[in-house]
Amino acid sequence: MIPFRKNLIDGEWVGDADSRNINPSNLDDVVGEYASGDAEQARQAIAAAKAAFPAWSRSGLLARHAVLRKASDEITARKDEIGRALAREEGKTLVEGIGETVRAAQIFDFFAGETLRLSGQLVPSVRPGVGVEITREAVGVVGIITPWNFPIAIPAWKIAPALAYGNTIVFKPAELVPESAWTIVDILHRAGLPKGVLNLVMGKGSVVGQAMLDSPDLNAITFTGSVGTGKRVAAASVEHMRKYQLEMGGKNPLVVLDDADLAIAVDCAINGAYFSTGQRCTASSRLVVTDGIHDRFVDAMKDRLAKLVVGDALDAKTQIGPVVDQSQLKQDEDYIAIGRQEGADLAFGGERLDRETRGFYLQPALFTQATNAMRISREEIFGPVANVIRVKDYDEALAVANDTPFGLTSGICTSSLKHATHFKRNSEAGMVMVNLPTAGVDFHVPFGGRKGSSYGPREQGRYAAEFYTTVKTAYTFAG
Ligand SMILES: NC(=O)C1=CN([C@@H]2O[C@H](COP(=O)(O)OP(=O)(O)OC[C@H]3O[C@@H](n4cnc5c(N)ncnc54)[C@H](OP(=O)(O)O)[C@@H]3O)[C@@H](O)[C@H]2O)C=CC1
Ligand SMILES: O=C(O)CCC(=O)C(=O)O
Repeated sequence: MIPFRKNLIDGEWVGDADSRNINPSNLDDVVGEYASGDAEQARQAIAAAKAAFPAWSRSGLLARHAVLRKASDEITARKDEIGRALAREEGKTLVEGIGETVRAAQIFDFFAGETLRLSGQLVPSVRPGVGVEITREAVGVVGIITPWNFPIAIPAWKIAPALAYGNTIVFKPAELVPESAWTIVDILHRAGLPKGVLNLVMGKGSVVGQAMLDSPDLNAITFTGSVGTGKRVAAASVEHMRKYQLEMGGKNPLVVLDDADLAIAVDCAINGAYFSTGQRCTASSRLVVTDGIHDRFVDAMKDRLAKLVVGDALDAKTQIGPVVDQSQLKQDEDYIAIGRQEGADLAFGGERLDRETRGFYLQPALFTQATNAMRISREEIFGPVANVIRVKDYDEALAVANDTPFGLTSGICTSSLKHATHFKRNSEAGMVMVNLPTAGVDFHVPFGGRKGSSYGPREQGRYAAEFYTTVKTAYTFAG
């Protein structure tokens, strides 16, 4: 039976089944039906979250702790089932889907702990007899707008801190992945959240998302997705003088130096560029390789690419699942054509693949002889496509790595402590990896970038408090 998922507004499940969720590995497989909300429902959800805020923000810490812990426990207990549904609706492999589900459980566990760790400062005033308290308070109603590529982890790393610090929520997930979004909300609802604290409004970004941006009653918006939508979020937030946080694209460089361990470098590049079908903002889409190792690296990459199993996300043998939908597939293919026109050499892949099930299968692509000026090196493709950019030495590699409008992650493969240390200090990225893939980060430390990749305070770990709380400074004259 096809499940029907409703929106959650003010503690009630509402809406009619008017949209379908299709498996990108198998276009004949309907994952579910779901209610696609409208602007009025978005406004109702915001009103409900506003009404619920005073009580929730003053609720006992143990109440918040209990809800987050229960959610973590249930997600852990159901990780195989939830991970499979995620793989089915987004196209990640089973291993990746289950791994992401475990990550969501860990995030809820981490923020359950954070509810009990919030602290302030007591400092003496410059005026005799006066005391100063610096505390953090919840921001208010937080709008959460998420993309399709991490259907459960990104909602988790926004919802968990928002709740932990006492905020109420209106959550609009990406239209392509309603099942994971609904599951996480259902779990939290049943874990005992009071009505109105967490509201789910699935539906179109241009309708539901836009109604959220236009509302004067959202106190903060946290967004992950494209640069274009991020700019709209920013403009609308400034108009309403609300706090906002943006995580957008990346064009992340992986530098491979002559002295790198070739096996490690190839592992990092294959994982970073192609796992999750390259649909990660942290993906290594630019492979910046020095002369001395270039040819050996390219040969080894082609060997590994030829062995990768591309197929149905639910097949245990699959290493690379399908592209998420038709429009992303077209974007990938368009960029592959652009790369060829620009004069890069398509050294491997790039063609559509037929599989037993009808799905959006693309052979991972590797360009060589790319330059950093080409569009394929400057614009985020968001698919299984990477470019090798040949450079003469470390200095040129660093300059190329930093020459990008983005600044999310970067990586270097080298056995030189000197170059690794210099790269960590001088890379213009928010997250830097040494002998590790640029993608795949820990859940308990800050996540975010520089330049066109991110705006506002960091997400995740203890740094999340910066966005989800506001600082109050209170003065008391005690005589
Ligand atoms: N950094 C990252 O993690 C990600 C980056 N991207 C980048 O974005 C590109 C396009 O992906 P896409 O999913 O279309 O990204 P979008 O920015 O369009 O979507 C992200 C979220 O914003 C919503 N949204 C869309 N329009 C509006 C609006 N006017 N007001 C408020 N919310 C809105 C979307 O809704 P809806 O579901 O209806 O589209 C979705 O929930 C990718 O090719 C990639 O380059 C995409 C995903 C993740
Ligand atoms: O690489 C990761 O672990 C996270 C990537 C991510 O958040 C994204 O692609 O949106």
